[in-house]
Amino acid sequence: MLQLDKIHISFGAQHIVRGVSLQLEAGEIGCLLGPSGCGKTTLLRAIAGFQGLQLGTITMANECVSSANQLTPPEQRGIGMVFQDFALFPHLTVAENISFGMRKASAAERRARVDELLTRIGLPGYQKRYPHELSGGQQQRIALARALAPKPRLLLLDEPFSSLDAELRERLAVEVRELLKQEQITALLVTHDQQEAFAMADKAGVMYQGELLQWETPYQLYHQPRHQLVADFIGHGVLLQGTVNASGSLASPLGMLEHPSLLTVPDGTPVSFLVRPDDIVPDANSRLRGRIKARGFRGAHNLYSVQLNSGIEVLTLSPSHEQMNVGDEVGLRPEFDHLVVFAADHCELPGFHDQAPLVRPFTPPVSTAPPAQPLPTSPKAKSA
Ligand SMILES: Nc1ncnc2c1ncn2[C@@H]1O[C@H](COP(=O)(O)OP(=O)(O)OP(=O)(O)O)[C@@H](O)[C@H]1O
Repeated sequence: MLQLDKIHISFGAQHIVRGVSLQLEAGEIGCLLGPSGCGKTTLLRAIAGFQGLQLGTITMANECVSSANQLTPPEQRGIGMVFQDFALFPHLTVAENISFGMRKASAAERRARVDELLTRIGLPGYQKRYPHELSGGQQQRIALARALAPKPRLLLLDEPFSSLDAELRERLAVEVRELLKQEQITALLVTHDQQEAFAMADKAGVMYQGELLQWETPYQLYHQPRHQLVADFIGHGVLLQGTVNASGSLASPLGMLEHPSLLTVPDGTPVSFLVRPDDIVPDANSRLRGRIKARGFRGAHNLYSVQLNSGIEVLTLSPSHEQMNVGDEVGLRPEFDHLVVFAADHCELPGFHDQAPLVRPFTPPVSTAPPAQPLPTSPKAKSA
């Protein structure tokens, strides 16, 4: 339905979008994540037709709508849009707001569509209300209904929930996904909020300095990040450094990790690997020891930052009814499902997802272990 093929957008000498390719099948919902200024809105504006391309193509339903020498006007693209500040018309009723874009439809068709959408967004009977008589969440639902009323081919949403509080945002994200699926609308959402992206998206991607680093399912972004920056941006975790040795083991601050895929990596290769909080569990009997530096309450779990005796910090989760305190000494045991390993170019080494590594018991001393590797440049803007 929507295909971007190696698109480039520059403002003067500034390259804002660089070689972005992505695809959405009909009815799929995509989400673009990334730090402020990475080019998300510019990309959305290009898809809407408000912004031209220097290179590449944008295709909708097998028809090229943008290229270096073509720009189909926005009104001919059949696109609906919802923006954070996409205010409702204050002097129009809810029904008039929703049917605003249905000029070609008959009065009866408009009425039927308004009734249908109000029911779907859980606001039946609100036809005669005015925007000031609605809560922020209700207004945003109406803005969505207005964008959906003319049955667009594609819906673009730019931070549509960012002015709402976190709880409402999460609820709306789920509701909006259901609505889009019912309406079989293809949609692309830009957000800062990865929980929102996870709740809504079939496909998601992380942009960084104009590049789309990965475009896959939310599950893959979290569990199989293809780039260190994606690993850092999505979810919690730390990147630790290790060195592959001739016997196919990874000498690491957590001990020796063994995995068949390491046998294909040359002896002495420095790598980094991702350690999520659920990859490490507290274990009083473990020889891997550390001290709790910080504790964050996460409802069912506490998230602990633990400084190992080697000086390296890792994160671990523990049920919140088994509370440990800052300053406590703890034992930790690595418990990996799979490994995510990055080479020196920050890109993922394939082959580590199929099975868990064998962790050989940790043997001190670790004082010579390399420190946690600083990321190239941290794009952190986390909400998870
Ligand atoms: N018309 C323009 N002329 C020049 N520079 C622009 C223009 N529009 C955007 N930019 C620049 O392009 C970069 C990307 O902006 P964009 O709004 O796409 O980022 P974003 O990822 O959506 O950020 P945010 O999450 O903060 O909204 C920014 O550095 C911005 O200043």
